[in-house]
Amino acid sequence: MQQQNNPIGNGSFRNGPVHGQAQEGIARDAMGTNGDQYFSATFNAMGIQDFPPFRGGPPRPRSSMGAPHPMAGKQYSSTSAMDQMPDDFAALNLAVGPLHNKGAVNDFEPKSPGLPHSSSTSSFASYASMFGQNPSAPAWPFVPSSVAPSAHSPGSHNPAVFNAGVQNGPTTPKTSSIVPAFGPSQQNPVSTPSNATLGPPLFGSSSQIPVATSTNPVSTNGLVYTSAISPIHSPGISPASSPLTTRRMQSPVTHSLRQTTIPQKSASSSLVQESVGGTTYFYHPDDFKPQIEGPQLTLPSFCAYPGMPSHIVHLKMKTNVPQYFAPDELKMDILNRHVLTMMQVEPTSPNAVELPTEVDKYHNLCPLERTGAPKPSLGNLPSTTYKAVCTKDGLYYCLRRIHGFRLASTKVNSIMESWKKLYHPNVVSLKEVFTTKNFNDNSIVFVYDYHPGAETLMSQHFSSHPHINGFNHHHHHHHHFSRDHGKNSSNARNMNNNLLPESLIWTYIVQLSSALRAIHAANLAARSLDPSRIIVSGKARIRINCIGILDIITPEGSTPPNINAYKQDDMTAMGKIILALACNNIMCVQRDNIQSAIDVVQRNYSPDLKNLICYLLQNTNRVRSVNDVMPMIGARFFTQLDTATLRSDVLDYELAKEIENGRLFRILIKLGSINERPEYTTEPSWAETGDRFMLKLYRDYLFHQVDEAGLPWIDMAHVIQSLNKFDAGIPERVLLVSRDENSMLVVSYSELKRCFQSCFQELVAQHNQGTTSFS
Ligand SMILES: Nc1ncnc2c1ncn2[C@@H]1O[C@H](COP(=O)(O)OP(=O)(O)OP(=O)(O)O)[C@@H](O)[C@H]1O
Repeated sequence: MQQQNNPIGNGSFRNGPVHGQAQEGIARDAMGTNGDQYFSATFNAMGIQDFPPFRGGPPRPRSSMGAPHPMAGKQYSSTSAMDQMPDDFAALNLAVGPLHNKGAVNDFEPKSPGLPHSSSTSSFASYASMFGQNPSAPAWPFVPSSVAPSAHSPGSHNPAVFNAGVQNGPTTPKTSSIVPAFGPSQQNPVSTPSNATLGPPLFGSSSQIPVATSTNPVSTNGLVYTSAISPIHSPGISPASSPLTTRRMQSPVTHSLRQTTIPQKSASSSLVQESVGGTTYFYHPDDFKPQIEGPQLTLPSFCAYPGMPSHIVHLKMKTNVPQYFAPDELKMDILNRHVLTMMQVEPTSPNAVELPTEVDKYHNLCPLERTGAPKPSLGNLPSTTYKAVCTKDGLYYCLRRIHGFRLASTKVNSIMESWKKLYHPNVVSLKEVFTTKNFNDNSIVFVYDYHPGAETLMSQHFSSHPHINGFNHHHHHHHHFSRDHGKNSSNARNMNNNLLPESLIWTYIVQLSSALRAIHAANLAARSLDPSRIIVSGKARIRINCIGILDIITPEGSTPPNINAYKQDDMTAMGKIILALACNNIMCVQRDNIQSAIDVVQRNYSPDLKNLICYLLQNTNRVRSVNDVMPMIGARFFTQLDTATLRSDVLDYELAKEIENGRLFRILIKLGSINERPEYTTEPSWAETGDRFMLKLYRDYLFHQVDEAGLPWIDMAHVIQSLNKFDAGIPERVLLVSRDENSMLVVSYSELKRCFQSCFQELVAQHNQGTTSFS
């Protein structure tokens, strides 16, 4: 049996002392600080036994654990019944809101360098190195790595801690007097529960094996109570035997899966009949055939986190391009967005007093920009941007209010409808437009999607140095770049240094041209395109903002808007944005500076970039089109696609971890609902009796063990590994000891799981009864 092969591993898991086998790694890993925990925390190969095979394959010699587990054979399809357990436990069914944030698509660079047009010639750093010395363990699966404990329990250094004096440990109310009866009495004392000599089946009706202890065992109802101190002082797992140490030694499945019976053809029918754990399965021989002919394969009957996929570990990221998110950054970014979304105006502040409590169907208005007199903005009208919650759907939106505007005509309706229908990942969607007097004036409000944490391209790239109004000489509005303008900063500044990486500029080009392509195809024009009308979220995800405003506030009177001319303006505006980005200077787009700015591009970037800018800024009467930009982007489209795909791989991996975390979290919620429940159907001792008592001891086994000095033994790998076994309901047994050590019981995870499910279902059923009788 596996445990016997590795005394550090599971052999000591249930049985206590393992002397003199300390491994340096145990102590170091015990708290999960080096990340190795990450894997073993969610699964340790050593403890899993007796899994049913996934059809086919010859029976292997039985392990000493005895008969097949009653759940065996049911688990071909259902791996984690607890998690799938239907429950209308309200807290478990959290509604998932719409996903606002698609994230930046350019966080990762493809590994292969030097492709034509990719300009990826810079140095690469291993993605894995982001996580320190252990590439396979970027974070702790259960808690953010930032809060994972950084010190470990003193006891975990000690290989022989299992003989801890529990006398010093936590003392709890005596519970032995209410030890329940589990199953039929079956006296089968064993001294070492995990020992291979364990004998009779431990499942079904006889899953509790009394444990002989050093002093006068007294048996009642199949349990053995001792009055003296047990030699096994800590329930079950030894603090010296963190699951960490063994996780890489053994596949979780290979040696532990075996078939319980040989499938046989039934004499009476063409169906194949197979008996697994007392349940007979019938299936058509054809179903079975490929299994015979093919390689023998097995599936585990449990869910577990298998670790980081190799294509993620070995993913290389560009370090000189500020586009990637390390996973920790990703988490911070998400948390940051959540916080910003929840941000509110201090209710007692003067700002709050000024703000209307409700505008149309929006409330909780919170300004997104610095307060003060609004500056003239689009159409030379002052505007203010707010975040607000819609009372209809409870979602957050971005409200852009144009002050002092009276809507004269309703002719713009059709163009607004077109804007509302436009969905593009690089355009901030317009939701609705309404006029209001709630601000004590005539205001028109444009409602857009809210992208928390978004910054304008202007503030992202051009805010550090002064800029002047060079863009908008033929726009209706005059103050696009007005915040800092008027200072004659030198053109030469930043011309030859601090330039943006070309790949970042192309990233923007691809996104901008993609957005314009969609807008123009809808027979619309962005019109207000400039760096303060583009928002950046994440590292390099851009969206065109403020769409549709100019179409309303500068109606063309009776003449239809000249969309084609506006489209040409868009092309020019895009050329200027690219030029400004390439020079890293907003001033270069002034008419007098353009030629020298293009020289800068020529000196520092590829000819393609210069050609693209020249195409967009040309003064000829030739009609320019986004479709002409596409071939100029050329193979860079592939780079863009590759990065986006790689990023989605990384996010996929992050999600994979969270799925496993969520599964364990739901188990803990359910366990918490059962444990220590003070009263249940007027029975104060509900949580202390019957199946619940076992679950209480299991809770102690999970969380409340102490080391030999009586100090808390904290090993998250143990908790997570054990929870996974619990969720899988495997036949492996654990030794549970009451706090007063007067009762011990050996119980299989499968039995624990059965108790757990029935207890929780009982609670849910009662809950439902209550809600229906009250309603
Ligand atoms: N849809 C949106 N979602 C989230 N944040 C946004 C959105 N639109 C704008 N913002 C943010 O709100 C703030 C104010 O936006 P705004 O466009 O008014 O910028 P501004 O620089 O103040 O421009 P202006 O000079 O026209 O007022 C900026 O930080 C911007 O990033």
